[in-house]
Amino acid sequence: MQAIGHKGADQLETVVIKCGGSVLEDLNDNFFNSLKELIEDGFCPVIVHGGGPAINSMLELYKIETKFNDGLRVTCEKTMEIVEMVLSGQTNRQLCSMLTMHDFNALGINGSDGRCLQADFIDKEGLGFVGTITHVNTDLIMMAIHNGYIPVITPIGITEDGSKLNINGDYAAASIAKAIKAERCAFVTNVDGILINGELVSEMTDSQIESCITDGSIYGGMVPKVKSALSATKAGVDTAMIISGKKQFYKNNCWHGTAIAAQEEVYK
Ligand SMILES: Nc1ncnc2c1ncn2[C@@H]1O[C@H](COP(=O)(O)OP(=O)(O)O)[C@@H](O)[C@H]1O
Ligand SMILES: CC(=O)N[C@@H](CCC(=O)OP(=O)(O)O)C(=O)O
Repeated sequence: MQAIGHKGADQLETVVIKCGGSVLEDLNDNFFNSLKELIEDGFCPVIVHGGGPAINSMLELYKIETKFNDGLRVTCEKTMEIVEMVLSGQTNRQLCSMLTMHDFNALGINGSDGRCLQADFIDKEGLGFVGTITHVNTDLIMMAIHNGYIPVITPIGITEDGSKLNINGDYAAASIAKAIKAERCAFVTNVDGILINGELVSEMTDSQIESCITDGSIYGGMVPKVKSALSATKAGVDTAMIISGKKQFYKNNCWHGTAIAAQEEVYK
């Protein structure tokens, strides 16, 4: 595949696609066909992946307790080693292989490579080796895109003094989308979008999201997704979407799933 969607440095339209661990094993042709259509329409995808369930399985194998605090994995030094082993050594490799099998040019990047995802501890005492991204070095990502590769980024950050930190994949995707000024940030997961009372909602604004979090109709792993989606749109990313990795999420120039907007006005 040649220089995907390359229209010149000033006109690159990038789309960040976060693939959640909940759906990585179930990605099918619908996902890869959507990716193909996006590229045919001139978009350059940047993939960020999760892998929470695979980390849980490996921790179980090593008989290490899994603990979450506010949706973030409490990560001691040993857990961090396993997080990196699984995300970078296993999940990233599997996703790159799947992409290669479907004729995409995938380039795996551990977020700490080239100090791509610069990070700081959130709460060293309470959470351990868990980070928040302080700066995204976009050079490596843009270099890959300009050379016709799809960057496939593992959400591992690096501190100034070289410590590796575990970053929630949703937050990493939003930070990357903001830094590269992506057109869109799409969160691929195991549901069709945001469901309220079992019904798919096509659009949601920040105030609607806030009340759904408060009344419990948005909960668990969907919370960091909608918060990341909102922070991306508030920082200038055109649209954020929650979409399914099992269905064709992009077809004939249309996206399918839930679109999230920072303000009501966007849809007026
Ligand atoms: N309102 C909602 N609509 C759809 N899914 C929701 C909602 N609230 C919570 N969820 C849950 O969020 C899950 C997706 O989050 P998560 O399991 O963390 O996915 P991923 O691994 O893809 O990041 C869904 O499978 C569902 O159980
Ligand atoms: C700090 C933190 O919680 N990091 C996540 C990183 C993986 C992830 O985000 O995976 P999903 O997208 O599948 O949830 C974790 O350790 O599970």
